Amino acid sequence: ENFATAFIHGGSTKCVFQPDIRNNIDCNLYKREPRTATRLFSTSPSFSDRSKINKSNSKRTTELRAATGIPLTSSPSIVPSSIDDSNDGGLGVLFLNLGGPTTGDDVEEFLFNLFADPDIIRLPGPLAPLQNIIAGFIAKRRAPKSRAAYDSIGGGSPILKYTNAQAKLLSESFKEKYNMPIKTYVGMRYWKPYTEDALEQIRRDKVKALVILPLYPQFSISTSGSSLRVLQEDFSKRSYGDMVHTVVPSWYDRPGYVKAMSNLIQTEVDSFTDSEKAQAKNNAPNLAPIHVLFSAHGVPKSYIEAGDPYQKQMEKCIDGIKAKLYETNSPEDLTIHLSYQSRVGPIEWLRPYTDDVLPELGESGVQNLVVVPISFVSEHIETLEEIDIEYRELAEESGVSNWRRCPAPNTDPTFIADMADMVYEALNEPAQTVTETCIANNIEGIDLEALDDSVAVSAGGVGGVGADGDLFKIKP
Ligand SMILES: C=CC1=C(C)c2cc3[nH]c(cc4nc(cc5[nH]c(cc1n2)c(C)c5CCC(=O)O)C(CCC(=O)O)=C4C)c(C)c3C=C
Ligand SMILES: [Fe+2]
Repeated sequence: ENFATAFIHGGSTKCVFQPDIRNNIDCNLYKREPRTATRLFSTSPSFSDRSKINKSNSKRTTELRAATGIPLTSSPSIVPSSIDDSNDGGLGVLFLNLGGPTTGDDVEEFLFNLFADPDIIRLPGPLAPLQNIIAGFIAKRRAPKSRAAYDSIGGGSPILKYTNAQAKLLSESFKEKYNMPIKTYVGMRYWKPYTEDALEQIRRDKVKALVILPLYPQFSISTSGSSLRVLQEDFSKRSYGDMVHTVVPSWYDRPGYVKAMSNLIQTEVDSFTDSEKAQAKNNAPNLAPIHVLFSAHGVPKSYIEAGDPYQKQMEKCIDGIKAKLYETNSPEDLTIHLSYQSRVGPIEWLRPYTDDVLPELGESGVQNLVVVPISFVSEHIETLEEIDIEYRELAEESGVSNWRRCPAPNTDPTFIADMADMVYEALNEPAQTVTETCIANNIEGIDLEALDDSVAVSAGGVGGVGADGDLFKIKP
């Protein structure tokens, strides 16, 4: 009988495998060649190269505009003439997203792809070659719990459906606003259509100018950073002819996005009846009658300590939406909170945790609550299952009687129109390459040793999920 126990916790790492355990892990189980665990931004220019980057920016912007036919003046009313309607070799937009399993049968392979990503679990140097084996263990162990969650929302993730709809609407909106055809590509990090497949299509289409748009408003190493690393690797290996590209690294503070979010929230706020508000005031006279809880996706705290800009961007994003909401609501009527959800394992993630805050709110007398998913722009497992089912139950058990959940931006017209503007503006601003984006997001300052340690902790955490605390056991 084979038995393996791996302890990966804190800075110290012990990994014990029975000699023949590897024979039981079929790494070919997953059709896709697992990616090698290379470091993110390993080829980034050093900090001292920044001035060179700045000097080269304006030249590339000119190239980018020339490739698309966009005039050098940035007036949206000027219609370029050099773009033909078939868009052959013209302008492309690449959406980067996470992806999700299409059916329950895909869940384990999807989880393997996720845990094989060194930006999700980064093992310390000597263990790095075992990344795929460890990812296989963890995926197998987590799959039943994860699959049950996907089953409860219909068996698969709706991410692709929403992303495709957003892509279609973006090209329509872009054409309408700027009278330019634009071809959209969807590249998922952990499921089909993979980023590599989208890049292949971009090469085949001989796209001349590419705007790269991660569908995460706030930048994190674990999301946009991870997808950009795939691009960095691909761009360093394959030729794209004379294609020029620019990245929109984060867009959490764009007025259009902030407006779209505040509109969606306001609709939920307006749905509380006068009697619901009066009852809440009666129940807790010192509290506002309506509370809004932004539930952002969490990341391990150690990512932030290693330089991930995610938390700062999240706080600024919430400040922006809050300011917009307080243009029409008084603080006496509406209180706003922020917490972090979806942590995996026993390590410290960003606090406060949503599953701590919800009972606190309920127990303090809050009755009317709007929960707002932020960090992501379409419905997915964590809105439809974690928030709508698990968190709702938790809130209602502790006294929140009138629960509302704000929808993700999905295909909201204000949001889509803003994305079209974002693409247009990206073509008129200094171009930022994939590598430059990584530098601009403070990645060059990251203490990789600290990151190694921290992610070793998160590896232990992931393994411990639904299992034995901070250790995981794999029994064949
Ligand atoms: C273990 C580490 C993880 C980090 C760090 C992390 C960051 C992170 N994730 C999202 C958005 C999504 N994640 C989704 C699924 C998902 N994420 C993790 C782990 C980490 N995420 C796991 C194990 C899973 C699989 C589901 C599960 O078993 O719980 C999804 C859902 C995709 C879908 O199919 O619908 C999204 C979206 C963000 C924004 C983020 C950091 C900011
Ligand atoms: Fe996640």
